[in-house]
Amino acid sequence: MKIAIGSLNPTKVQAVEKVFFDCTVLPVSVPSDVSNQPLTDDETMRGAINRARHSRIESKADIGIGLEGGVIISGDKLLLCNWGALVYDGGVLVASGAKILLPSEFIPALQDGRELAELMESYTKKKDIRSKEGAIGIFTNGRITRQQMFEHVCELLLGQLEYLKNNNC
Ligand SMILES: O=P(O)(O)OP(=O)(O)OP(=O)(O)OC[C@H]1O[C@@H](n2cnc3c(O)ncnc32)[C@H](O)[C@@H]1O
Ligand SMILES: [Mg+2]
Repeated sequence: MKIAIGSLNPTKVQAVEKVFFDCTVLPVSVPSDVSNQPLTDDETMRGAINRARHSRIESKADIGIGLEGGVIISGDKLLLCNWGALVYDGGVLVASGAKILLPSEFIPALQDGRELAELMESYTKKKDIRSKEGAIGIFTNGRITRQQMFEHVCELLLGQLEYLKNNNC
């Protein structure tokens, strides 16, 4: 079975490779058709669905997976949010990732259009966190990395697909 993943980010590709270990995984760079830095749950979920659809078509795969990172501003709180989508011949499945607090001081810059990845680099003085432990790895003291969070999202997607197939839905 061929599984497309709509990103070249190693945390996303490796998460898909780990969960769909018995499939051929095809990473492909595709647009999310949402802003580079989604600012709501809904926008982040739509980004994941768009990536899944584009990647499945572009790779002529059986299944397309989209994983998208974003943030949510809730009053004075800033939360990291992530969504995954799986597109197959029967439709679209979605699942969200764990949410954690991010520093509220990031809010004005994010509202001005800056990306979390860039803010994380100046905050931590570390390069390319988005391809390594991620913001979730930094702010959970390394207990949950970005790849582990995406693996959990992939398990939620695959589990839903298995349930539907097992129950002839
Ligand atoms: O190549 P792609 O797949 O686009 O990978 P990406 O790292 O840019 O990831 P997303 O587009 O899904 O994330 C949307 C934005 O949020 C940032 N972001 C999301 N989660 C992050 C994390 O855990 N650490 C650092 N930046 C993160 C990311 O850099 C983008 O600016
Ligand atoms: Mg991106």
